[in-house]
Amino acid sequence: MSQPFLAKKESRKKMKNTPVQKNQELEVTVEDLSYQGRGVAKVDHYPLFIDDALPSEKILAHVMKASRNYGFAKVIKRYNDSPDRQLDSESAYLQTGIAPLQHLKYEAQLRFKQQQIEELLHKAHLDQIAVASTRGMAEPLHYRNKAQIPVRMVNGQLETGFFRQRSHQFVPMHDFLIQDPRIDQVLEAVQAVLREFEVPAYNERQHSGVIRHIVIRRGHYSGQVMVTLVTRSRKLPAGTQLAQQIMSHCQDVVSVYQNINADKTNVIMGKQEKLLAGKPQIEDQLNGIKFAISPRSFFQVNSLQTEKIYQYVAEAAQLSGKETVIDAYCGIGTISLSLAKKAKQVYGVEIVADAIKDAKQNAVLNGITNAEFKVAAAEEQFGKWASAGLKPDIVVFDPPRKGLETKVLENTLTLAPKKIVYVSCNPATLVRDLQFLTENGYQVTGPIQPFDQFPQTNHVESVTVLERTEK
Ligand SMILES: C[S@@+](CC[C@H](N)C(=O)[O-])C[C@H]1O[C@@H](n2cnc3c(N)ncnc32)[C@H](O)[C@@H]1O
Repeated sequence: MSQPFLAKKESRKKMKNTPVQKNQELEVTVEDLSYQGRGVAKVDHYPLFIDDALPSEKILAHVMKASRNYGFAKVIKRYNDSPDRQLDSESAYLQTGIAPLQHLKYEAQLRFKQQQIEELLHKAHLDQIAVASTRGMAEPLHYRNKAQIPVRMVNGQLETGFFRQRSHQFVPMHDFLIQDPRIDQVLEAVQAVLREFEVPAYNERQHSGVIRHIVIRRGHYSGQVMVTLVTRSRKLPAGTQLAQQIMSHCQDVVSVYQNINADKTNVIMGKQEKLLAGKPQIEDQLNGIKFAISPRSFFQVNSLQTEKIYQYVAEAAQLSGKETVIDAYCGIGTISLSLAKKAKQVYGVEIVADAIKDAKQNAVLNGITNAEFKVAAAEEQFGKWASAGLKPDIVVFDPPRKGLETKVLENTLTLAPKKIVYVSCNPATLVRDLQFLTENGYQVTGPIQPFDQFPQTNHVESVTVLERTEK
């Protein structure tokens, strides 16, 4: 039985006639940057993706992998530096994928993000839609208010660090470059307490051990810190004592959780948690509105840029106090509550029940009574609102990377808002959804505005404003 299969495999192998072979070394000139931030060189039209290589650089490359349609290579020698190269970059951040654009000067990163949206619009024949320059940060480092750090045993000792990209090699690390520096310090303290209590780290291969990840969140304005220890099972010996020890070492840690993730999975958090010590939530604020945040609720990781995005959304909405607004994919109600004071009524929908619990509490915390929140999939809730005859003036979308479900798009046409404000974290799905909306009675009113929400990484965040053309 296995003979024909082997023969087929063999002939497939022979058929693979690529212009480069694995382990070959060759000189190439980088022509482009992929959306992931890798240099792209062409050998007889065959693309080679190369880490730490920028357009206009001539390099000696070593081919690591050559599949039928493209290959991967690493730099052996670089003969010249691109004018866009950030010369003091450190390879560890590139190798782990923490900061894949760190070798690109910041102005070039901002241009790269704008161009990515432009190229996708061009491919979709939507060249009439313009893209403004990306609004960046004055200090594009140490901005993340949340860290999710893997934990492993290295030489018999519990270590925090990161995995090399496309490998399972664990690299111990203490300065994460893009995280709030206080998070790095708390991480060191948590690591020391776990070592003191001799808690073993998770072993992925054997699915044994205890600590899988340490998740730390810090309020940008409040300075309050939440530590979540993600464990493989319910067992966390002396959990309460070690949580108290963490709090006594770090006075700003106000909440310590255990989250249980028993699955063999890359997903970081499990679905159950237990408060070990302190308060159930941390508090922070955005544009003066207070928020209580639970461990699994989504909260934007770059507070300063988020404030700019929400201000832009509020300006685009041009509220007069008479409008009904839908905030779809509302998380803990951050956009809803920032618009509620200027609107007649806001409806938020979000799939995570804990986030909606936070959203309701956040409305009370800010004395807001005209915001109503629903736990539901947007694709279901939009159908219900459409059947109930709801007529919103404005719909704000802030979906996850997969963008809007067809059902959401179709029901939006029934809801027929005059204006749509689309906050996107994935330009590919944004452009797909704009294609649908512009073919169905909406037009983009001005340039798409990218915001650099994730400096040093390839993530592109943007806001698009659309208006209904048919009255
Ligand atoms: C990019 S976040 C935006 C959250 C919020 N607008 C903010 O700025 O903090 C996307 C949110 O969509 C939620 N979500 C994911 N899939 C969903 C769905 N099918 N229906 C409703 N919400 C969903 C996620 O839980 C997450 O809170």
